[in-house]
Amino acid sequence: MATENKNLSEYDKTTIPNAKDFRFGIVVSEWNDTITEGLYKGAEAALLDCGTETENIIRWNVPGSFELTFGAKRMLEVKDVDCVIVIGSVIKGETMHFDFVCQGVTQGVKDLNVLYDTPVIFCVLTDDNMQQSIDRSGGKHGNKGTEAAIAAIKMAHLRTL
Ligand SMILES: Nc1c(NC[C@H](O)[C@H](O)[C@H](O)CO)[nH]c(=O)[nH]c1=O
Ligand SMILES: CC(=O)[C@@H](O)COP(=O)(O)O
Repeated sequence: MATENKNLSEYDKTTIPNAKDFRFGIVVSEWNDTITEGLYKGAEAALLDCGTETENIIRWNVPGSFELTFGAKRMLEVKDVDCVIVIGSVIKGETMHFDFVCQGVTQGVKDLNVLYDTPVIFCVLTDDNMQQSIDRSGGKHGNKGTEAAIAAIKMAHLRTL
């Protein structure tokens, strides 16, 4: 189902574990920061709404989405967290750089989920244009940051089983 048929901000709290005892790391790319800040705000609000303590949300920034993998890896190595969310916004330009940045961060995050026993949630928009990014970071399609936070809580819970 495409995003246009599913509002990214909708969730049913009765189906989500309480996040009171979980600690979350969030690594945020500074590229397209108007978008990534919107994604972060959505993620933070959802984590708090589902019981996360403010002091249990640890935020680091990195220069761009390609650096999200290293930022998440370092977070996993030095911080005691139950889940990491990586937040980025990649918008297509004139060259193939878009393809390689998207491929790099996608493969990198996948690798971290294989190599570490702490889940890393992929909250990276990969859009053709800025409007698509606006629509998915608090616009008409909701906020992918909210969706990522809910996924993070569910995966942090699954990790306890
Ligand atoms: N064009 C975008 C980038 N490019 C920068 C790379 O992510 C990386 O920081 C650079 O290649 C140095 O390693 N990053 C984004 O997050 N979004 C873009 O649209
Ligand atoms: C995703 C990118 O790196 C891209 O926005 C850079 O733009 P360009 O391909 O025009 O150099």
